[in-house]
Amino acid sequence: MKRVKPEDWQPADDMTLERTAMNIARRSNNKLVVAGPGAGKTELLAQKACFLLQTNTCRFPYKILAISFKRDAAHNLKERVRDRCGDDLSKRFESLTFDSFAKQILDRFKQALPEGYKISDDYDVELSDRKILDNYRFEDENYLNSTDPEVVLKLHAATLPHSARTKAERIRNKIWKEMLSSSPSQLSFKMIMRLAELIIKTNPKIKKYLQQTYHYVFLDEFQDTTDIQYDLFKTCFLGSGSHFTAVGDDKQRIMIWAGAQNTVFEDFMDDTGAARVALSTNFRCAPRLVTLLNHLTEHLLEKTDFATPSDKWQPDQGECSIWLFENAEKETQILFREVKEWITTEGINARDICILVKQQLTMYAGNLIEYFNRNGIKARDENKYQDMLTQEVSVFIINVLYLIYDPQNTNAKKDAFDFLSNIHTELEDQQLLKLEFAFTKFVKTLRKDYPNQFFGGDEIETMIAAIVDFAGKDRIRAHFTHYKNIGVLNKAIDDLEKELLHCYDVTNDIVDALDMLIGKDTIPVMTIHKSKGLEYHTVVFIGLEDGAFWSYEKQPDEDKCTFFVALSRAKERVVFTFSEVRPSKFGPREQSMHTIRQIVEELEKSGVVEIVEKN
Ligand SMILES: Nc1ncnc2c1ncn2[C@@H]1O[C@H](COP(=O)(O)OP(=O)(O)OP(=O)(O)O)[C@@H](O)[C@H]1O
Repeated sequence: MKRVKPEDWQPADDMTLERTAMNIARRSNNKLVVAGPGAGKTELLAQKACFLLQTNTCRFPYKILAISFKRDAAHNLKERVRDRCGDDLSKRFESLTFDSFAKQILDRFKQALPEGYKISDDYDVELSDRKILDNYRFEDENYLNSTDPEVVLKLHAATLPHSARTKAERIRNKIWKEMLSSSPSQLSFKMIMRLAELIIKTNPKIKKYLQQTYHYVFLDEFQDTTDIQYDLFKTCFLGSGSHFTAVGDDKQRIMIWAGAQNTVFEDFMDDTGAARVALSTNFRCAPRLVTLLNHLTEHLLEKTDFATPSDKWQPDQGECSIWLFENAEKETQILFREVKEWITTEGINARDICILVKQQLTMYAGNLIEYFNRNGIKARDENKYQDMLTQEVSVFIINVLYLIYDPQNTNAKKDAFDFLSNIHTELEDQQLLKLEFAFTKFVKTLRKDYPNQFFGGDEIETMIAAIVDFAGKDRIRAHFTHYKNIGVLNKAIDDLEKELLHCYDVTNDIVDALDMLIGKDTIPVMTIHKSKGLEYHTVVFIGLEDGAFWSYEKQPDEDKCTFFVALSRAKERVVFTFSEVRPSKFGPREQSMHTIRQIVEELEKSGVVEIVEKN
């Protein structure tokens, strides 16, 4: 691709960047961009990556490292940069989560771990805190019973190397030793992060290698960075010549429970000398919703960073209501009628309507999902699929399967072939043509061998195995560092296979099964935490009730931010529901809006929100 002169560079996709954003994209000095929802923070990172690559300001062969909060956010960012800069340049843009960044360091350099912290050849990632606490129970029940579990877990994830001054530290050290030395080792992501940090701390050459590789580091959703993640960032990059851009919004800080630091913005500015800059346009939300967000910014969150809507809207666009129901059954039935109307009359795609709950998705939306599906509107718990559908290998398999049964699907063909050419970086144009020819032939053969009828599970398994073989597991592992561990690659393939078989059992048609798997025409239902960074035409939040906000008295600030995140996912319409009676694990419970009255009062005072009895 032809190099662009910095002074000639223009943002991709005909977007106009406000002046501050343009300066951030073009300049290399460290920046902390603090801006509200929909201000284009993630978009700015994508544009800045394009600037750095297209103008070669990030000089070849140096790279950009972007760290996002969730796998799908990292994946989306990578895709945006790839679409705009092409395959070649975007190879120098690595988009990862903190977890995968740490895991890559560990997988690659585990031999460099110092004595006392060596791990076995293989390791399992332990996701549950409960299992870790069980280890403590087994080791010293008295200690566990007399200590707050949060304190135990915090000490467990403290920085390395460990000290052994107190009894608690000695118990912790023993448990670490057992977890590291078991075969396979048992590691949580926090432990992986601490081990990665230890590798960098104790191996100056690896640190130097990392700093020479990544000349630019981006940090998305920076408000939710935990102390452990920030320690890793500092250990890797502080004092290097790399340039940092962090973007975030303290009104959306919703991970304090998981260790997000309140002071991370100030720490970052102190540590890196970054200047704090603000962006003021909200590109996502319609004007009336921006008015509401501004009202809540001032009166609920007590901040002053207000936004202005983008001029693509009419001033009266955007609506927010609270719908009151007698009980959850009525809520489900009436919501169904309304959603059906939005889809059939307004022509809104089911995929652009999102149903959110604060937590306990099955309790709040399980019956609703079941009722919607039974009556012809597809809806599903999207939490389960978010990770699977951003695995590169799964996306490749899905694209090839689509292509087999729909030869006209040019997007599937392009994406599948992009995957193949990415894992064959060494091929010249002529050889790439040969690969394309071989791929077309391979797809035709599968189409002939497996016509879309009378499929059984075995055929699907064989087909998936053939598709993976065509790409080559070794090649996939060589290209995608997170698949270096073969277990991770195999698990991604197995998970996809299981889910596709399940979909096929329901649909009896492979294309329908694929549509079902990717959630085509299906309303996504998810928790607010999973909705971070996403956006939908319409958002329905189930349960604006004290029961859902049970933690409000203990952590009002975090709960207010959580509410703010839910509201700000909507482009045009938000509905909050309240049901007088709601199922709970203890049976049906009467609900009130007493504890969360400040939220409800501020919604009313905004002058934007309509409260409607829906019975
Ligand atoms: N300069 C721009 N011009 C037009 N549209 C934009 C611009 N920047 C961003 N957008 C669009 O606005 C929406 C929000 O952008 P983005 O997700 O980057 O915001 P954000 O600040 O990261 O949001 P949040 O913090 O709420 O997740 C997206 O649909 C994006 O494509």
